[in-house]
Amino acid sequence: MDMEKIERAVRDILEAVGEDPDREGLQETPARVARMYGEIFSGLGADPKQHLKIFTEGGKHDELVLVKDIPLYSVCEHHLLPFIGRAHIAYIPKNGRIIGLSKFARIVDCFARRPQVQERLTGQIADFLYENMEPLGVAVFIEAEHLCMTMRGARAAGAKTQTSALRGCMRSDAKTRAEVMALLGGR
Ligand SMILES: Nc1nc2c(ncn2[C@@H]2O[C@H](COP(=O)(O)OP(=O)(O)OP(=O)(O)O)[C@@H](O)[C@H]2O)c(=O)[nH]1
Ligand SMILES: [Zn+2]
Repeated sequence: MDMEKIERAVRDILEAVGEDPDREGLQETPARVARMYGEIFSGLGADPKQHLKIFTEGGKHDELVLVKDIPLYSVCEHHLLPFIGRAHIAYIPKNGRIIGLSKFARIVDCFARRPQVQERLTGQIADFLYENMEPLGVAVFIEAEHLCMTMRGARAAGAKTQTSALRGCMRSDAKTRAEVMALLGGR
């Protein structure tokens, strides 16, 4: 990431909104914002495959695994404001192929730390897991509040957006899908 370019751009924005970028409180702001972008967009340079350590110790477990309430912080690509919420990931392993539970949070983070829209983020996580873990099925649910919709614009405070992406048997088998929905408490 080009930190100096971000710093110059932030300085320009401060000037453009009528601020004095040289006043005491703002002197370090461009460099801080550059470091912040380095962090919140770190997913752009990251390969989620690094988190795909597959175990085959799942044995005969061909039943549902559900990881609920994974914290999610992303940035909407339209306004560069945060959207914040939770991701829930359910999958049914094939041939005992499982991954460590923490890896789901790492994979979510990897795709979330980029300029995103919620629908694409949801689909990217589902596609990645479906293609690389080769499970019988995977379902990804995200519920999030978009600050671009609450602190500005429509100012629809409290509005939450829910998205889902279903692959494999999660899409084709209504009974499995119903089981997941029940575990998620109708979310
Ligand atoms: N579908 C979708 N829309 C999003 C997401 N994040 C932000 N948006 C929307 O992106 C849209 C951009 O609309 P525009 O009309 O181009 O921009 P705008 O004039 O700032 O729109 P308002 O937010 O309505 O003031 C807005 O409706 C946002 O609510 C997302 O993850 N998914
Ligand atoms: Zn937005």
